[in-house]
Parts: sequence; structure tokens; C-alpha cells
Amino acid sequence: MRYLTAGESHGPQLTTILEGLPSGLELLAEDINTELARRQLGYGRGRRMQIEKDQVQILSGVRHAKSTGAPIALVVENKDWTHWKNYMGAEPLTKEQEDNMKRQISRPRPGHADLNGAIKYGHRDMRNVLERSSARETTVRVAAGAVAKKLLKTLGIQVAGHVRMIGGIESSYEGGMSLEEMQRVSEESPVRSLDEEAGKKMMTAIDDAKSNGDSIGGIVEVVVEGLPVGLGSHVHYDRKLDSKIAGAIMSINAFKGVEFGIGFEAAEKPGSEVHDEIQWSEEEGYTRKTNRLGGFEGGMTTGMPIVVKGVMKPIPTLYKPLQSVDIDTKEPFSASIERSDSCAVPAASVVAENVVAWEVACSILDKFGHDRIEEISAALNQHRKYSREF
Ligand SMILES: Cc1cc2nc3c(=O)[nH]c(=O)nc-3n(C[C@H](O)[C@H](O)[C@H](O)COP(=O)(O)O)c2cc1C
Ligand SMILES: C=C(O[C@@H]1CC(C(=O)O)=C[C@@H](OP(=O)(O)O)[C@H]1O)C(=O)O
Repeated sequence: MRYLTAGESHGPQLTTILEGLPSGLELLAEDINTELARRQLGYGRGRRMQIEKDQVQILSGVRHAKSTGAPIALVVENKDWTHWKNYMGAEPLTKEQEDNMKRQISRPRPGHADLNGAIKYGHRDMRNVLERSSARETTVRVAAGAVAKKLLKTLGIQVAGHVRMIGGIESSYEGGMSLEEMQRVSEESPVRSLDEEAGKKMMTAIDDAKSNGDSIGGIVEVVVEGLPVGLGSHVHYDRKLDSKIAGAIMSINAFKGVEFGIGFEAAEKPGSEVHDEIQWSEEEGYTRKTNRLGGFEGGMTTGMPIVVKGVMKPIPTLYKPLQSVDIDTKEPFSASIERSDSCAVPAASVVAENVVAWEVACSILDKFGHDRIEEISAALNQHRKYSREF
């Protein structure tokens, strides 16, 4: 499967085309809208989220609630477009608009794509860069991921996520929850923390950052369960599934690092405290006594849950302005802003779930077939039995 996205943050809509989804998958707009709504929640978001109410239109590839195997076109409208029509349309500028281009941007914001993108593509108006680099685009990445999640659910594979840290405050979650429970508990918390006390402190930290004109980042965690052994491959660098998942997480706006299982802690520990011992039983086949490596050995799934974390930097647009340089006058200035999120870690955890789901779904199709959901399901069940008895 593959997908492309198109659309600007304040343009009319965001679009994605998914290609390679097998036929026969039950798919409703509601499956996608649920994920879109989850992405819009979370403590610390700015005023834009009060304007948008993301709803998908499924424009092709699904008939009578089932995928046909044809490309799927998904569209989400930007409600904010009505305020931006005069600045964001594809038609040429009128004389009046040209004289009145108040919103032309010549002042790059530190931490954003503005300056690099302007130099690279030759834009004196950096709006041409920021509109596309905005995390508004994650709306349709989540729409694509929601389709992947539905595919995985149909095959008995679940994906859930939560927030591990915001602004240095760590949720003390130690594991042992079912994924349904993880989903439910995290959804009850405005910051998607499984630890209620830590969640309250995270909210206070967001309030403090906001009132200081600052922003804070954090760590999100995604867990995938119900996996077969051997998704991905050890034979070539570009077929390793852990590397594809790491790339997907890193592609989310503002993400700066990824780790599987104990991750960077492995640097401090002896091998006996890092590797997971192998055991076998008739009911479960091969399992690991621990899951410190987060579900991967040799770029392939072990059958244990995938546990992956991603770190998000603090939002770069600050009410307490950072110094930059105007590209027209070359004069220094202090950035001024209209609105921004002060923390988007909870929302980003939903994006992370969905981009991980996409990579896992692709690897399932690569291994078990691309055409019909029934044949994929049968091949997967056969493989589960084979692996247990191997
Ligand atoms: C869900 C989400 C919401 C975001 N909201 C904002 C925001 O309101 N203001 C802002 O300056 N950056 C926001 N960002 C981060 C920027 O999009 C990102 O830092 C920027 O595009 C530069 O990319 P980089 O940080 O990956 O280098 C958000 C990111 C995500 C994932
Ligand atoms: C619109 C979304 O996030 C936006 C991501 C974003 C950025 O710079 O990345 C900046 C803000 O947009 P605006 O400047 O219009 O307020 C966020 O609201 C969204 O998540 O749907």
C-alpha cells in the first residue's frame, strides 16, 4: 500500500489517495472520523481546534461500506478556509489583493521550515512554505492510518497509544494493561496519561508554560499487539520493519527521536539485562520471557508487542518571542504570533498510533497478499499455526 497527501493548512481541504488496500474490508466514514476526532483533542491546543471539526468524505474505492480494491480518495475540509480565501486561492492575485498583501511573511520563525524552505524553493513569501509544513497535514495521515487500523483490527491486531511524558513529568505506567484498557484510560485523561496524578501535573506544566509564553514537548508511546512472527525482514536494510516505523514516527512534525523497548537505556546495561530469553509452549508457541527489545529482533517482529516511543520537541511558535532576521530588510526582529498550540503531545500520540498502524498494515500485506481480505486472513491464520508448531 502507499499513499500521498496534498493540501495546505489554510487551503480549502486536505486530500489523500490510498492505493493497494485489498477488497472486502468493511469501512465506514465513522471508522475514520473517530480517529480524526481523537487527534483534535488534548490539553494545550490553540484556538484553531475550536474552528475545525474534522470529518472525512470517502470519494472513491468504497462501495456499500466495503473496499473494492480500487484507490481510495479521502478528503477533509478546512473550516478555516473561509477566513483565508483571499490569501490562499489558486487563481492570480487581483490588483487590490496585491496592494494589500498584509499576510505576506518575510520573517522566518525559529524551529519551523520557513527559512530553509524559502531558500530551497525561492519563496520571498514564506507562507508558501509554512502552509504545507504545518502539522495540519497530519489530519489526512491519520485518515490513512485509520484505514490501516481497521484492516489490522479485522485481522486481530490492535494498536493503542498514550503519553509517557510532558515537560519532564513522567507517567509511571509499568505495563500489564490490555490494549482496550489502555485506550479507554488514556482517552479519559485530557493529556492521554495512564497515570492520573502525573496527568494533573502535566496539565499544570502546560498551563505554566503557556502563561510564561513558552511551550513544552514530551514522549508518546505506541503499542501493537496480536502480531505474527516475521513481519519485516533481516535480508535488506530497506525491508526492516523497525526502521520503517522509526522513519514514520520521525516524519511527524516536531518529532526528534525514536526508541523501541528500553531503547537508549540499552547503552548503560549489560547484555544479560537487555536481551529477551526465548521460551516455547503448545498454546502460545515461541514467546520471550521479557520484551525489553520492544518486539523486534533482526528487523522482524518477534510476535511480542511492538513498543515504540517518540520524542516531540516543544512547539516552536512561542508567545515569548525568539530572535530572527527579516529576509527583506535583514534587520533582526522578535517574532510575533497570532495563535499557536502550547503543547500538542497528546494529539501527536494519536498521529503516532496511526502512522505506526500504516507501516504494520503494509508489512502484513507484503507478507500475506494484497488482493482480498479473506485470502489475507486465511494466510495469516495459517502462518500463526505454522509458527506455533515450528
Ligand atoms: C499535532 C501537532 C500540532 C502542532 N501544532 C503546532 C502549533 O500550533 N504551532 C507550532 O509552531 N508548531 C506546531 N507543531 C509543530 C510544527 O509543525 C513543527 O515543529 C514544524 O513543522 C517544524 O518541523 P520539525 O519540528 O519537524 O523540524 C505541531 C505539531 C504537531 C504534530
Ligand atoms: C491545524 C492544526 O494544527 C496546526 C499546526 C500548526 C503547525 O505549525 O504545525 C500550527 C497551528 O495552526 P494555525 O496557525 O492555523 O493555528 C495548529 O493549529 C491541526 O492539527 O489540525
